[in-house]
Amino acid sequence: MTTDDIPAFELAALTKDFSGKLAADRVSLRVPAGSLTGLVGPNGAGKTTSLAMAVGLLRPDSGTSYVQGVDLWKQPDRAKAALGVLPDGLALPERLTGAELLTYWGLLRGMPAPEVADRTRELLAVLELDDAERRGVLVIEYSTGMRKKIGLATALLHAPRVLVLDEPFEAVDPVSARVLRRILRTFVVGGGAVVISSHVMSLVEDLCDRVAIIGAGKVMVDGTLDEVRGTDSLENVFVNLVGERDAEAGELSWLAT
Ligand SMILES: Nc1ncnc2c1ncn2[C@@H]1O[C@H](COP(=O)(O)OP(=O)(O)OP(=O)(O)O)[C@@H](O)[C@H]1O
Repeated sequence: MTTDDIPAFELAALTKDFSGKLAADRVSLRVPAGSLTGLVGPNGAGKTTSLAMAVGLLRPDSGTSYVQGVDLWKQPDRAKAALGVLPDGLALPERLTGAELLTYWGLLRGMPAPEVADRTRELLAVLELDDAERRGVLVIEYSTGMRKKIGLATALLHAPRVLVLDEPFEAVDPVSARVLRRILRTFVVGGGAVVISSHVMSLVEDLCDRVAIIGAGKVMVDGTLDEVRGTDSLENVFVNLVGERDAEAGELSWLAT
């Protein structure tokens, strides 16, 4: 295999059984450099479980992931140096301002202090958290969307080559979402690889060039957006694959009274 054949990020047969519930069943996915992959699936399909295993937050029963060819579970320090992660329900040290949090994060990562200071300033400005910073707002006082943004800033701070973002647009206002889309596109144009999970099909169609549909712990289809959706909409392909639940006659009839 030449280095050109090695994807920037690869999920390789990741499997997790939660007491008899197979949350991820040999989930495999190759994410090329310079691409943005959307991971979509219904609630409980196994997206968060798969991504958590892929980035080193949850130990798989079997399988592994590779960041630029480095086995994340065998060489976690090397693999994670090139990886930026926005996990689901990120727990942040909260009694710090955004700048203090990023400084702490960057120094923990071993980055030089002046570089941390420059990037912190830039990230807070681009993500429009600088006003809160000037007012001394602590992360514990941040709104849900602001927490998402500071989480994203921690993921970007060390200039990773692979970004894995679980529901990055959730609770983010439209102006910030536009900024975020621009940041991700710039990152991809520079050769970065991104995986996002999302429930918003229109967003995935607008932003991503590749898509994987996951259902009941399995990757059901993946490929370029055009390969996956053909001439149909992504939403139709998604619903056809994962199965539409018909509303039963009389369901929640009390709501209509
Ligand atoms: N820690 C856990 N213990 C037991 N079961 C779990 C645990 N985490 C997830 N599960 C189960 O594994 C399955 C996959 O969950 P997961 O959170 O990965 O789905 P998801 O696709 O991210 O869902 P959503 O779109 O609702 O966020 C679900 O049935 C869930 O109940």
